[in-house]
Amino acid sequence: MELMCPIDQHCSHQIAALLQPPSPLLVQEYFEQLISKRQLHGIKVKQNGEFGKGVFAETNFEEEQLILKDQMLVGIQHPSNKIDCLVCSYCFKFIGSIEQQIGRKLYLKTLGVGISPHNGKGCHDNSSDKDQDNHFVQNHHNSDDGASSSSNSTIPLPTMAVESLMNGELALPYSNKFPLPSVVSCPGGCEEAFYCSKSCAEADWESFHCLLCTGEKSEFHSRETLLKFIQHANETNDIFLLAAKAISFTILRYRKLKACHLREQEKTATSMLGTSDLSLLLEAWKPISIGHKRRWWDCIALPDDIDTSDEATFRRQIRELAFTSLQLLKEAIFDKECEPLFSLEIYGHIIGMFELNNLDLVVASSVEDYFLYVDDLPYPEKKEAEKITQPYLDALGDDYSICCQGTAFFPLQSCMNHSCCPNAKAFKRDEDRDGQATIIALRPICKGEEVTISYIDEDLSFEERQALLADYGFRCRCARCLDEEP
Ligand SMILES: C[S@@+](CC[C@H](N)C(=O)[O-])C[C@H]1O[C@@H](n2cnc3c(N)ncnc32)[C@H](O)[C@@H]1O
Repeated sequence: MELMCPIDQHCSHQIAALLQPPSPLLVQEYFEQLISKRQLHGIKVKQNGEFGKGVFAETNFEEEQLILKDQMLVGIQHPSNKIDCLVCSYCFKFIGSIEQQIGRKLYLKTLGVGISPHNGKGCHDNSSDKDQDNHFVQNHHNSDDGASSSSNSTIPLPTMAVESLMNGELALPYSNKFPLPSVVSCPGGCEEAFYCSKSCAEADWESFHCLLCTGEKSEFHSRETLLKFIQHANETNDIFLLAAKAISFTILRYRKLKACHLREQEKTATSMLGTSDLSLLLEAWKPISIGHKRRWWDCIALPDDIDTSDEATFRRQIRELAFTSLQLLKEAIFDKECEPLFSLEIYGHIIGMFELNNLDLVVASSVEDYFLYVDDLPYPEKKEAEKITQPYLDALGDDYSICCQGTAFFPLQSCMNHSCCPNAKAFKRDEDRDGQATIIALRPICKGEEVTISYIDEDLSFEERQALLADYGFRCRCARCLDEEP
């Protein structure tokens, strides 16, 4: 029997309003405001008709020129990656010090701390040459391209050697060339979130974290259920953590809007007549309403190991998984005034939006940079430095170069349509050291042209490309596909 969520039934009118696609005018206004608030130049979001929204060049771009740095709306570091990289929970910059990064990773490894790998599928790859190098170093550990870690098999260090890194007693040679911002703790007192600055800590608290923090100052109803929700997401699919952030973000925006309206009302001695809770909720939801979405269990690609005859069962199981996750989240942070956000229909659409639009979140590792720097030193200095650094590199093994990995929704990048002959790509340059998405021109782009990226490997054959894009829920109608169509 199909699971029923009571909120879906008695909030059906509000849910329909929340899922109503925004009008082209509203979309245009939203993006004009966003682009001007962020002081971005040279691009515009337009409703081009053919594929819905698209991003268009408002100026000429040269090959390799930066088109856009897009600040995420919501993103997470994969839980399994938290052992490897200590990053700011808001902007995803590496924090602490090289010593702290290495010491913490070795310490957690000796404790055997591990979280099951993420199951979320990032829609697009936010790669960089550095990532390709990472693969190279990981797969060819004896090559000259990376710092010479001994291999995948690691050589453990005495506990004291790890502790001396963590407590600041030991400064590694040349680590001062790689300064990192000091670690700022979570204002709610949890030991899960860390920041690069007070302003990132405050922004995260106000936008998402005050409802999802497991510390003492958090606003959750039940810490136990919040922990259960997090554990369930860690064990099943970390996309639920992202959905929880989107819900928390909307609730917090709603409360701010409501407080603002009430203040206005007091000031002008007028009543809130005409400003219903639903219109405030719709306003709070606007940044999410803009994203292209479908229900998660309808749009998720059928895994290769599942037979098409089992497709209906698979989709039902995905729906049930989302239902279980939602019940835990609801028990932990339910807000009566924002009740429709806790319906399965909305939860499914939020997750579906991430499934269809998300980009991999990648931030290159400062620890890798450090070891590569030591490896590149001239002979006598290198030999001296390696007397100290080599045991740490050997203890880390190939893991020394792991970058920060996660998934995020970027409002502007997510409007970029796919082309099998794209003129731009998501590409992290050496200087891009935070969680923003960076879009670079692959060839000259003229004013007025649409900016397109490839969601897949465009070197594949026509059939292979169409098969991969079918997983993203559409049949490609780019110029190349129309030309190659048999
Ligand atoms: C990440 S969104 C891109 C923005 C989208 N056009 C919108 O209105 O929000 C991806 C969706 O855009 C459409 N799309 C993008 N590129 C396309 C292409 N080359 N051919 C057909 N549809 C495309 C498909 O509906 C796809 O699911």
